Amino acid sequence: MPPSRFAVPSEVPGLAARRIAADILDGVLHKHRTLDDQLDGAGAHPGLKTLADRDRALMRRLVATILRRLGTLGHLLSRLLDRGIPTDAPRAQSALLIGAAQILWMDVPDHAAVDLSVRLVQSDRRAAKYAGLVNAVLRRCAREGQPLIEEVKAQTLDIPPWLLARWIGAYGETTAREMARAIGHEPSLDITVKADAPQWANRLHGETLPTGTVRTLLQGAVTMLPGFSEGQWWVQDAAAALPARLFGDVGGKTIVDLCAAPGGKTAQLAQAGARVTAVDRSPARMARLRDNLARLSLQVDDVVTDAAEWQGHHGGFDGVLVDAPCTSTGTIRRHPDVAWLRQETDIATLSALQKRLLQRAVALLKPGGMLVYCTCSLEPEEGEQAVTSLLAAEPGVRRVPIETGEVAGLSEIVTANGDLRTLPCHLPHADPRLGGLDGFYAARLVKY
Ligand SMILES: C[S@@+](CC[C@H](N)C(=O)[O-])C[C@H]1O[C@@H](n2cnc3c(N)ncnc32)[C@H](O)[C@@H]1O
Repeated sequence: MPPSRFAVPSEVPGLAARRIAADILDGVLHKHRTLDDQLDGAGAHPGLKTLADRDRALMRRLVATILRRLGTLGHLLSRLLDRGIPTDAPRAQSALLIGAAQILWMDVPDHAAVDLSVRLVQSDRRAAKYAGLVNAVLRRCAREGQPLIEEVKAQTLDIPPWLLARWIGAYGETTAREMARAIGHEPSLDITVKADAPQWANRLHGETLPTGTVRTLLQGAVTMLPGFSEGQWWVQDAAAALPARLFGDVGGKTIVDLCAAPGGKTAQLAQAGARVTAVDRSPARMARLRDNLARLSLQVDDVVTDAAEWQGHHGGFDGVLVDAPCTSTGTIRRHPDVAWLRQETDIATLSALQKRLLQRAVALLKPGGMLVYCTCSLEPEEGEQAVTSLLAAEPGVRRVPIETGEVAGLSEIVTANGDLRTLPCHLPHADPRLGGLDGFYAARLVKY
């Protein structure tokens, strides 16, 4: 076997984790690759396999912390660097970000954080000349960093300006800043259980939310937690667990989930007794759906195809779920790369696809059938406006307003029109790590 460049036997402990973190960070910031792509599946960083579980968890936390605080880190480093961040050596930039994030927010001794970042640049041909600079800047960061970030705490630097401006327009200044603050906290692990939430909350050292989700602060590999391999639960944000429930009693009904993978909502529908057809365009994501459902011992039919073109079966379905592809701006808490990878122009492109999927969904319904449309976007074009346009274009389709009682009495997440709209600042908690929801929109419609 050729020697791996990721595990050098005589290497300083912890350096491999930082080098892989730097590679993944470069992937997001310079190659527009998502974190998910680089952490799992066929495109995963090859060095991940060589890391011990503990180092892998640290590496993930490090990258997530940097992306969650990228605006603040950029400001801080520009204050500490007279001539700005070096632009001719990406590894110098990532070493500075990695060092500063550990010094400011992680439980790593300052001297170790500085030393590992200096080693990172020393081992890179283009960045080696910046070793002295990285050393000096990170030492200053250890001394002066905290007061410098306190100065800009109120400025909401960690959400890109175009996105913050949109949220202020849609939700108002105060709520938009609360949303940004909520996104700044590392999120909890949310779990949908097949049954007996209190028992699982106890076993997983968490709590049961009013909506039935089990929320815990446990970290590390979920596959090692009790109940995972027995197929007793799956990972799903508490807000993501709400749309599938809007169908009500689905026992024996035929439901098609048009954008199904990796299968969180398909699993809910199958567990509730529906006869589910799961459709998704991506073969790789559908493979994950199959694995997930096999682990959960749930059976569904699956079809890999473009749902916007799919003709379904004769007679139509009792229900259609469209969990449409979207900008995912509601999931930045869990996927902080989204904030920096998305562009405002993506909204129009995705809205066009959402419109086609919605039209197809209506065609696939039986008369009297129910359509639930949802997105994990905070952008009104992908939520409220998509449904307003559909209702204007399809006179045979009406909204069935959601009652507060259906969502555990959480009146703040139901709009005046009777749609669901969750925000990252909803469900606050005395411990902010246990509060918050992903930003979701959902509407329930019926075809006459
Ligand atoms: C938001 S994710 C779905 C998440 C899933 N419903 C769950 O709860 O686990 C959107 C999915 O839509 C799929 N997709 C995108 N465009 C599609 C299309 N034209 N037809 C079918 N699936 C599509 C993507 O592959 C992706 O898996």
